[in-house]
Amino acid sequence: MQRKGKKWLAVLFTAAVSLTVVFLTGEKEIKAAGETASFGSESYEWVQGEESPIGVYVSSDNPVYFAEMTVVYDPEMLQYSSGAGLEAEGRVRVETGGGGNTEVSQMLYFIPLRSGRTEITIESVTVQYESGETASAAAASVPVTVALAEGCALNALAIDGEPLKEFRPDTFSYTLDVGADTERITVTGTPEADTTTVSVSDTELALGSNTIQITTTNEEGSQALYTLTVNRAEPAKSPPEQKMAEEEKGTASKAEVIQEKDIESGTAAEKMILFILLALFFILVVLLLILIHILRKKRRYRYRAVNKRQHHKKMQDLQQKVTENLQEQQEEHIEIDVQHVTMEFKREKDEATSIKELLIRTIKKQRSYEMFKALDDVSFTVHKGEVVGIIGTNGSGKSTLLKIISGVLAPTKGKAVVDRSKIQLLTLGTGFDFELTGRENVYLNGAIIGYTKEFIDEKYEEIVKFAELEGFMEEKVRNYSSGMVSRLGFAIATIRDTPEILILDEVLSVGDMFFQKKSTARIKEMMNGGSTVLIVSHSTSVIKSNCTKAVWIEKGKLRAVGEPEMVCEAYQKM
Ligand SMILES: Nc1ncnc2c1ncn2[C@@H]1O[C@H](COP(=O)(O)OP(=O)(O)OP(=O)(O)O)[C@@H](O)[C@H]1O
Repeated sequence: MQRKGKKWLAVLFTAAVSLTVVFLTGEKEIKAAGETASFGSESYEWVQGEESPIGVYVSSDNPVYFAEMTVVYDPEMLQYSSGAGLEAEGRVRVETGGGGNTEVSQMLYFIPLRSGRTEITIESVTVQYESGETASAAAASVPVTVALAEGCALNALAIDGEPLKEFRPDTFSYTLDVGADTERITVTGTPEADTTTVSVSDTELALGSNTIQITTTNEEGSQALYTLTVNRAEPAKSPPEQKMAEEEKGTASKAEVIQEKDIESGTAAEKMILFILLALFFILVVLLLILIHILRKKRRYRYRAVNKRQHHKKMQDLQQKVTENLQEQQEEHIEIDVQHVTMEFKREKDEATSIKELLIRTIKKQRSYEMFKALDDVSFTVHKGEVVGIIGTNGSGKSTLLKIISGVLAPTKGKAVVDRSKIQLLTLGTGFDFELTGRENVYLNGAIIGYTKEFIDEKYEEIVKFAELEGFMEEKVRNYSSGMVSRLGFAIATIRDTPEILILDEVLSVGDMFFQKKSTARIKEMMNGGSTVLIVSHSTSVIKSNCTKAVWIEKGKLRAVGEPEMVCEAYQKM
């Protein structure tokens, strides 16, 4: 007994020590004193089928460097549309840079599937400060009311022909109490429009609570669900009834006694006949009860099977409509369409090894050329909002492809269909004059990208701060390190508001580790703003962690298009 007590003490002591160690060595987290998760409004009123926005916010007491949120919703009620990454059905993952602000926000879009009430919850929030410390905020929820789509409402609901008085078209659940002897009820609904179909799922009542669902479907396939709960009372015997039953029982036993006496006085044959008759009667009653039970069960099964078939067909139709809609939307939202693009360059056959040899060949007219295909019949499409990574070995044609998409080069064959006014191309290391100062290069490089002088004046301090070049702007760029030039180039190129199409040629590996984190966060911010993004990178980890699709080009030919993990694995195997 004493030994057992000691064992328990040892277990408790070990647990306390482990907890203390975990507490002391665990990740340093600031308590959520000043962090608050919230929404743009205290409640939302949406209409079924209409894409609707909702703003999620995190406020902090400290400047935020990066924020992550998990937003949870009911997929039966809402369909997630866009704004951030879908982690799983019903869960959206928001990852956004804070840019040193104390408030971080993100717009999300949903399509309400059916009318009624639901709620959207910010389940978890993690905020990272510039110092690397993290903090979290408490969960927050907001109520969302979805109004009926046009043509889905019921004007009236009647039970056994009697209109339900308190019925309102925009209230979706009712409760009705009926007596124990009400075995069936007939529910009828009057739809808003002639084209609306109304289905009543069940009318046979069991004792206790029964749920009857009435579904309305408009011409477009939008649905509203009205739920009727019918409470059928349990049969209860009143005291006088019970007395009567007891009296009846008493009379019956008396009769039995008399009958017994009669039977005793009768002959053995009579006794036997009476016994057989009673047994037959008993068997007949049992058989009758079994038959009634089987018939009722069969009818119930048939009824359920019909209902199930109807429901299944409706769901199939709905699914087909959703798939068709999705296909239509995808076709509509093609942002970049690369169609059979071929790019040929003229190249010298045998390159001269010295200037002297080149001169002699030129004079003797011995220089000969051949045509070389940098891109050979490349086709793929990019949809609005996709983040597409382009990989391939050196000289495979990636930069040539970007130049054709952004309009810098015209292809020899085929075409790239895209609205070029939407494109922002970020290529580092171009557009700098190394004999000019940092300040002069901000204006020169900005002008090449297409910024006005007023815009650069307004953003100048922000560019210098982001590039971390305070105190170096009056120096000539000749004296800058390559990291300083790259930081300045990145800061100039990304200071503009998020463009609709963003093309990044090897810009995600600029500067030191800290600056790389900062620049990746800024690019993610631009991606989350809904831009369509093309990234050229030699790093498969950059492609895998940032892209929704990957395109692999090798020696000018398209080798694979698809899911980044799969395409990068094939590329790495090669
Ligand atoms: N203007 C040009 N004239 C002749 N050949 C060219 C020209 N531009 C590109 N090339 C050639 O086309 C091929 C593809 O070049 P490109 O720069 O598109 O490849 P890349 O995949 O971007 O390479 P890297 O990863 O090294 O940047 C290369 O062999 C290159 O030498």
